[in-house]
Amino acid sequence: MTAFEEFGIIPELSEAISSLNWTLPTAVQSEAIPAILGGADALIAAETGSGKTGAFCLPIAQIVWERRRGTSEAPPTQSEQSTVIQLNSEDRDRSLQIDKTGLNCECRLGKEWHGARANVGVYGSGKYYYEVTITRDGLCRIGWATLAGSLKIGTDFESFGYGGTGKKSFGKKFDDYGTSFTTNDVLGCFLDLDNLKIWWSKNGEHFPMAYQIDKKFKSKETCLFPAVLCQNSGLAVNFGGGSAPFKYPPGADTVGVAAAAPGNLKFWSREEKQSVDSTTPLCVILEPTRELVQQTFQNIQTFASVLQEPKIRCVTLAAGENMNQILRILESGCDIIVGTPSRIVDLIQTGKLATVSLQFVVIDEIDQFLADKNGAARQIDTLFRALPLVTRDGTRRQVIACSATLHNFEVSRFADRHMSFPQWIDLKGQDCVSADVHHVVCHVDSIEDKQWIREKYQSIGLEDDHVHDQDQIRPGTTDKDTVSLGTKVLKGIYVIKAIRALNMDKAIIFCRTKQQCDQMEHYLRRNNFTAACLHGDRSADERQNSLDGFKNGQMRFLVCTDVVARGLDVQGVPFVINVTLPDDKTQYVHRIGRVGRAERMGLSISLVSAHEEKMWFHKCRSRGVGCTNTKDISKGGCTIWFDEKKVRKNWVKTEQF
Ligand SMILES: Nc1ncnc2c1ncn2[C@@H]1O[C@H](COP(=O)(O)OP(=O)(O)OP(=O)(O)O)[C@@H](O)[C@H]1O
Repeated sequence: MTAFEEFGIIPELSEAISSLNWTLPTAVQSEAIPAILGGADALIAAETGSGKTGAFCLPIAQIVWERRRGTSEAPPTQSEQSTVIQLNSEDRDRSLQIDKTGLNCECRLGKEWHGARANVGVYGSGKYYYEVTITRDGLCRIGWATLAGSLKIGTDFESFGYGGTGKKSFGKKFDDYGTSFTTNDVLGCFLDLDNLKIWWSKNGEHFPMAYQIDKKFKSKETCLFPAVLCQNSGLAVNFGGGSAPFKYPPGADTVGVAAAAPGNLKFWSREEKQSVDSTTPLCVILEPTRELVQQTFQNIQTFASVLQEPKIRCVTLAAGENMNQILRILESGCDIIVGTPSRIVDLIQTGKLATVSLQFVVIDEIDQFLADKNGAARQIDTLFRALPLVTRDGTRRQVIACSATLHNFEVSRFADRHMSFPQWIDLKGQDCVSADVHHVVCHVDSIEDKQWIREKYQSIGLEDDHVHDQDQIRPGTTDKDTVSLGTKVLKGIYVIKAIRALNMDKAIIFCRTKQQCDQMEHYLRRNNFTAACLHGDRSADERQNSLDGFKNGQMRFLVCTDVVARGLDVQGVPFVINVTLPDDKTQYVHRIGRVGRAERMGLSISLVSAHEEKMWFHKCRSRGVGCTNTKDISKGGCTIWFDEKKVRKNWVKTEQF
């Protein structure tokens, strides 16, 4: 038995695992694989280069294959578990989380109501009761609703509610009733179908009748189901008939809902239980860039390719790809899609990508998506609105989110909204950098080191960024503009010095702007180094060629912006040079995480200026094309003064270089 099999991976995948020379699962893999195989939603936070991609690709390839093969036992839908009476995870709002027993639920969102109904309703005659214990303080409402009613009970004429603030509600009319309730209070919900009455109790004290109800609620078609509604609160329900007795048993003539005669119970049923069709995809994996789409696709493909009968069909969906070809693949059938959110949402909205069978949604580098509030974050929201909570064959949706920098409010909020009791697989805490990455700072002080005056831009082969075109440069003075220009030249000199001093034969070099990247690429070439460049203005083909050239060793240096800093996995790269620091620590963690991967050592060198440096920050319409407005942005221009010393003080733990 291989080490991976001990964590639940099937022997069929061993061949692929050994083709990658993986002998033992990494720490994150040994926690994430069993969790995902066991059906959990997972938030995977582990250091850069720790094998997070394999941690989700392996179990997903396995589950998708088993489902297609029809050997995996799909969990029974609640309609099949006809004797178990519980809250119905197929009949709930998306952020009401229901645990495995179906008797505990929770909504952690502060400003939204999320509700659920039970999987049975009662009809005909008789007196029925169920009990609710408040487990987490917040707002909640409990009561009864028909299947046609809103899950926001009390807001229509199909549901009746009693809320924690001491109000009863029906048809959006809220009236004082009983007393308020809070954590540990036990509420009784009574429905008397013989006398058409609804009322509630609190800790055994019965309140008067709340509603005289219409006789239509006696009929099987429009009968009432127990229903609960939470906002930042949690509760436990007891329908009777289970192992726990009622805390406050109802009177002798009243029975728990679960004890109703079968002739009085209406089970919720899916209109039509449909079998899994074999053409619509089971999994989407979202990646932020085209490069990561390709990288993850290759990973999943490595595993999928060894699984036969049926073969797992994977496809990529990113900008620059041949859409006609992709549409043909989707039509003929596809199991796993790896793509960028914009493309995926586009196809869903135009009806070309069916979501009915989607069981897995994986969001890699989720914090980057959520930070892009008007772009990717919105697309992800749109995607989730289009996804069913359960697939066509009744399988619950599983959501997996990963990043080395997962700890932030937006991610927690996302988990509360879209994940169900997510398991945190958090190996090192906040913003973790592998112990195999050493990071150092090289101070750049153009007042102390005057060699830039001698060298100048042109003589070293570095192009002018023209940010100081309107300024008077007086070499030898400590004038702010002069010092800033000196910093730029000096950084160029230091890059070459570092490359030579450390005999770097492969390094990733990060610059702040696309223009800086282009100039650095040219500069390295002029100094007889092979270099390629990767940033958002390069075409898909150019980016692919650059990456391939760097991976296969044709190019020694890869110059890029932060846009492509994340996730890139190029083996055998020992060095990173930060020509300028990024704005935030998270991005720094991802940049330096390009080295020190898979337990190899890495060194990151950050050139940090001792003085402020003037840089382009284009606010203009052209986004910099032909822009010559070198005024500060506070004066309507397109430049900023960037203070690396201050930035670094805020977040970088460094050693001296
Ligand atoms: N079990 C394993 N044994 C040996 N190497 C592994 C194992 N799992 C993954 N790797 C290798 O480790 C490297 C990093 O893996 P991966 O790209 O999944 O890291 P990551 O955690 O996603 O990093 P990042 O946060 O930068 O995206 C890859 O080259 C991968 O092939």
